[in-house]
Amino acid sequence: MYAGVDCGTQSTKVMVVDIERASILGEASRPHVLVEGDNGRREQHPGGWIAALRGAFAEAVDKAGIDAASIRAIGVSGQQHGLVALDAWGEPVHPAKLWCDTETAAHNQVLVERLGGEAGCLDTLGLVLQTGYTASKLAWLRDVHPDSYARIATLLLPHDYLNFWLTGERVAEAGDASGTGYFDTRTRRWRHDVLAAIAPELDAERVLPRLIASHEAAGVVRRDVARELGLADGVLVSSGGGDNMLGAIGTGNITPGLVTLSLGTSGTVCAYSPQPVIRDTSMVANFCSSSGGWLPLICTMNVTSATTRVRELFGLDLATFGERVASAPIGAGGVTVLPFFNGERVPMLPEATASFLGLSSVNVTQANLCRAVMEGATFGLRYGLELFGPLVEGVSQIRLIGGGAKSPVWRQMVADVTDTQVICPEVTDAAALGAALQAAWCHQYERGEAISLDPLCTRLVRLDERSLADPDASRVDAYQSVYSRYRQALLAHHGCAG
Ligand SMILES: Nc1ncnc2c1ncn2[C@@H]1O[C@H](COP(=O)(O)OP(=O)(O)O)[C@@H](O)[C@H]1O
Ligand SMILES: O=C(CO)[C@@H](O)[C@H](O)COP(=O)(O)O
Repeated sequence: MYAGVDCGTQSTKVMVVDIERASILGEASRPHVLVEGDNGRREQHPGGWIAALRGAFAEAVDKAGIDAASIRAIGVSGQQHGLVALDAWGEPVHPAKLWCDTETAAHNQVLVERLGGEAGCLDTLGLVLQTGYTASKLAWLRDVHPDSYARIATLLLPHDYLNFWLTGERVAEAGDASGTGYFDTRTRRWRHDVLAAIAPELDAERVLPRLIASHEAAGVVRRDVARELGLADGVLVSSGGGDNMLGAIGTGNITPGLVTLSLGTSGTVCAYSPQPVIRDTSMVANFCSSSGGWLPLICTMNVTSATTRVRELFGLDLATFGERVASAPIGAGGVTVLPFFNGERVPMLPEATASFLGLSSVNVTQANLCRAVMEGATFGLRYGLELFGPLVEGVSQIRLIGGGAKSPVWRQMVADVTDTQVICPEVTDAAALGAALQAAWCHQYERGEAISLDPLCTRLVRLDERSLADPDASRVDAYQSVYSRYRQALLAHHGCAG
């Protein structure tokens, strides 16, 4: 038995998996609180993640109907990029600034310039720094909260922090580390010199966690935590990774030729590569995978976060929102939404705000506005997919995951907008499943067995044929002109030519 934990933006999910019988025994989740400010601030208290993990773990074990003592290993996935800076006692010096925080846009701009612009970033890091990455959050903390900054003893990411809580070990792995901005994504090594440029007072050797390989263990669960969770002694905690990295594992995206698209708080598109990928656009990030290779990825910041805003504005539940979207025509009667409520990463507009365009007395209906925001979020992902170019040529199917993948109308929209067949894995919380699979992989390694992630994925990653959505030629055509309208709006309002 293995447990996978996914600490997403909105909630922590826990999944208990029986690898022998290839079955998911129990799942549970607990919500997180998000602190938002007008200036782009998006923060969470790391203690809230632990509380959510505790609650979801107990419920998932209960639903699984097992004794927690039969769990052999745990894997932890987490939202990428969040800065969890700890003091010498392991306490956060400040709430975690999240991947979707855009308060640090100016600090990021300075860092990019200091590294020699986009070319310099690529040369040093293998990717171009973006506002969402960890580096500018650290620069911001130094600048705005010098007292908190002065207490920093360790720099972790969200999943590293949960590993630390579970094991007491301060470790990191390449997948999540590749989103910090002080890590060379090609050589899979920390860049102490870059950290020194951002935070000259910190001793990089001391504050950066020890790097381990994806199949290695972060440690074993601490005695007191094991007692509390009902675990046996010596339960392994695998390296874990960023949620997109473990979502890739949970969709079987560990060899070239597959595309995973996530409709979570963020929207992401990624594809495995056995070697580093440097595209001619700074928006495709050359991240590492948490399965030993690389995971080029684009991320849009306004997906279910944007649809939820409009849905809640109208007081609709998820089912009714889906019905409203389905009842409006493709193109939402001429309404275009650029859903950048919280700035955007792809296209690179960290300080943008959202626009509702083309409203008239005739088309301003609830149904059109609901549809237009879902279309706008989906067009952003098509924009990102196009940036992948040759990396996704010949890919005939998209594996769709994340909360939004539960919506049939959204699945069909993704198929028609991208002109590609869409299918969901049976488990759309793929990051939690990926974390459990990585835990089983790590357990094999630590027992000295021949290790392979591939058969584990083959066993557990099953596709849900009922979710299959094929593109329809007439709808693909209709969306083509609506997408052109979206691109024109991007050009007119933000100067984005592509
Ligand atoms: N049927 C649905 N239609 C549209 N959105 C949905 C549906 N089911 C869940 N969601 C949305 O998915 C989001 C959660 O997705 P998830 O991938 O768990 O996010 P995260 O990992 O970022 O915390 C929520 O905003 C929720 O409203
Ligand atoms: O910043 C990124 C990817 O680079 C985001 O994808 C985060 O990893 C958050 O993921 P979700 O909470 O939306 O799953």
